[in-house]
Amino acid sequence: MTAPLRIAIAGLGTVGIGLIRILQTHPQMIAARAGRPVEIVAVSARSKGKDRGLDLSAYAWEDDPVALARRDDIDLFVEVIGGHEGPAKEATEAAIAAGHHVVTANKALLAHHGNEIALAAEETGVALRFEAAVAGGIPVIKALTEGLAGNEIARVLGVMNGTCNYILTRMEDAGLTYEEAFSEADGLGYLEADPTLDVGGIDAGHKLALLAAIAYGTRVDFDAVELEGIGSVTIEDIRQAADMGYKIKLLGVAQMTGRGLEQRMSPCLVPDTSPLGQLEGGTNMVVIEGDAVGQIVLRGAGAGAGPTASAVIGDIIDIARGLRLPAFGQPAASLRRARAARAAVPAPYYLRMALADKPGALAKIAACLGEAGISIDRMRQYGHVDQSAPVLIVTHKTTRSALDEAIDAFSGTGVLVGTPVAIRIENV
Ligand SMILES: NC(=O)C1=CN([C@@H]2O[C@H](COP(=O)(O)OP(=O)(O)OC[C@H]3O[C@@H](n4cnc5c(N)ncnc54)[C@H](O)[C@@H]3O)[C@@H](O)[C@H]2O)C=CC1
Ligand SMILES: N[C@@H](CC=O)C(=O)O
Ligand code: NA
Repeated sequence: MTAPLRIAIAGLGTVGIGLIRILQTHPQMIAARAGRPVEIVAVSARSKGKDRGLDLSAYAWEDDPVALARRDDIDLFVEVIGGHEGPAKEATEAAIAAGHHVVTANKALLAHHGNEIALAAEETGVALRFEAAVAGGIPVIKALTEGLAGNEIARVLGVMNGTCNYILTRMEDAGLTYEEAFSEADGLGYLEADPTLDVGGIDAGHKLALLAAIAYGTRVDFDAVELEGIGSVTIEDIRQAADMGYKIKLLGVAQMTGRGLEQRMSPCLVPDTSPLGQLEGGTNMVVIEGDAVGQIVLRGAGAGAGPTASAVIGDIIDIARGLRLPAFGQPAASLRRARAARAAVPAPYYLRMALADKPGALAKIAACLGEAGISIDRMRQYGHVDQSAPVLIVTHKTTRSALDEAIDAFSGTGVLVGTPVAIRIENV
């Protein structure tokens, strides 16, 4: 057997400890598959003395992750600290400059600095791998960069944040409050260090930007992702959407159109009988549509210690085997700058509003929709509460701009109570 692959791990939280657990549990299996042993040489985290439930005494300790990244007794640096600036970025850059391969789970870092980091890795001749960064344990980066490399990609979409899916499904299925569901997701190790990244759709937006870059051979452009989180989704929306046969999901879609690259991450309704509609808990689903292969659906755990560490060790084994692929599926210098297009592909929409208890109220709203060229597919009105009645409308396909025009016109009718909620429907 050849010399071991010597690794250093920066970050001993959910993912770092998950990785060490796999390496300690299956050393022979990993060595057999990698063709050489994978050995942990040194580790770093904020607190040396913390009990992490594993014996770490065989590994050298570094307080500073940058010093860890520069050690001359390692071949590969694993960055599982998190954050797009600060120690994660500095240590990753230091590892590459020192000629070490890098495996990271950090989508924030790559969404903001992936182009430069990939370029630096290629110039230095080291591998940069990030399977864990997108949809946790689902091998979606591998699927796109390897198995589907011969396909022109029509669309990539999916549920890419375990926390949001967990919160939405627990609120609906178990009747938990947002706060209760959030706290359970925390206990399962799903949350980012800053959970506003999860519920604000930003973490999922990071992942979508990485997938879009690979799918379309474009530079990572996170700033162009149209983002909306789950903060405005209420329990009424969840219940009333269910009444109409839908589930609410934080759904990302990347698509190259004649106007440029559309990337959007927002709450959407999907049919409750569809594979996306049946996605429970921290599970993620990524749907890839290729011209030769057709539709591929990948489903699995998107967060948590085991699934995320599974993706990290997969990358490490690939590097130990000598597999060298460009991080984004083609040389970083060849990634082109895509024109960013606002999402304009028409879709049906769900509209929820409250209308005053006045004759002709519904007719006025229907007229505004008609004037904006929007036709109604289905409609439901609930009983009056406090002089107003909740109304749900499902439209036929329309554009968001036509819908916004109609919603603006609603305000002039004098029958609208409060602000309407509009959610796109994806019949995937
Ligand atoms: N938890 C999950 O399910 C998933 C996490 N990720 C990504 O993996 C990375 C790590 O996430 P978690 O393990 O959940 O985070 P965590 O918060 O559980 O652990 C972070 C670790 O980094 C260490 N750290 C923080 N600042 C440091 C510094 N200045 N110097 C040295 N160590 C420092 C902490 O002490 C801790 O051990 C993040 O980029 C996250 O986005 C990716 C997919 C899933
Ligand atoms: N916070 C993320 C963790 C994995 O990327 C999520 O909830 O999906
Ligand atoms: Na993955």
